[in-house]
Amino acid sequence: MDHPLLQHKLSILRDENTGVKDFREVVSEIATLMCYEATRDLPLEEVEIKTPITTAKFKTIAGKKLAIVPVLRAGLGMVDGILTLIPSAKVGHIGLYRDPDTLEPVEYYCKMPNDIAEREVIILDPMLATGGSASAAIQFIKNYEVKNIKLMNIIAAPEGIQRVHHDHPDVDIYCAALDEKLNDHGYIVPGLGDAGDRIFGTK
Ligand SMILES: O=P(O)(O)OC[C@H]1O[C@H](OP(=O)(O)OP(=O)(O)O)[C@H](O)[C@@H]1O
Ligand SMILES: O=c1cc[nH]c(=O)[nH]1
Ligand SMILES: [Mg+2]
Repeated sequence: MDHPLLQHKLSILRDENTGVKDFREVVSEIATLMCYEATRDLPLEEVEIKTPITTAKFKTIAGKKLAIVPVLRAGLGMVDGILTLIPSAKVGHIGLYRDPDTLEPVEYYCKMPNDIAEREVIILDPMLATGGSASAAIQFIKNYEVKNIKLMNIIAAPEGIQRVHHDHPDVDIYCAALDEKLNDHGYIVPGLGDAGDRIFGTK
């Protein structure tokens, strides 16, 4: 996504001098802007509405049910921004951390809404690096028989995009920036560092 507002806010996140308060706020704002784009294909239906002047047909969102699923921890930073636009969305959680040595995702929590199978799901995680966490998160959700899954990342590395496209070609990826590469520790270059640590101030 190349909207100027998104690019501007992304630059604030990348700056190592941006503190935890601003970082958190801007992650949330970016999620709201990305949500606008990622929901562009929501189906509409016509309803009859009486304005003060006359009655006419207008469009409303068809009874499509949505759920968002943040990948803990960093994905939590995007939840409020999405709920600003879709306050009735249900929220599932997947806890994953990336083992610093193997870079493999380790699951530690999973809780989904009961009717998740009937919902379209948007997975939230600011960072798509090797793609191991996203691929695992998508598979967990597919195990609940969810048919329509989207992945929303603020920054993606080419390696992560390739991995998700390979493992889950049916899942569309929405990202605000496609960065250059991963470094030897699996961090996105130029990236923004560790998103979870910057959102929660743990480093
Ligand atoms: O694409 P990958 O190589 O799997 O890396 C991306 C994952 O790494 C980060 O989480 P992290 O493990 O730092 O956990 P945290 O959110 O608790 O900090 C990030 O939020 C993604 O979930
Ligand atoms: O650059 C990266 C890679 C994985 N996780 C992050 O938070 N940042
Ligand atoms: Mg982290």
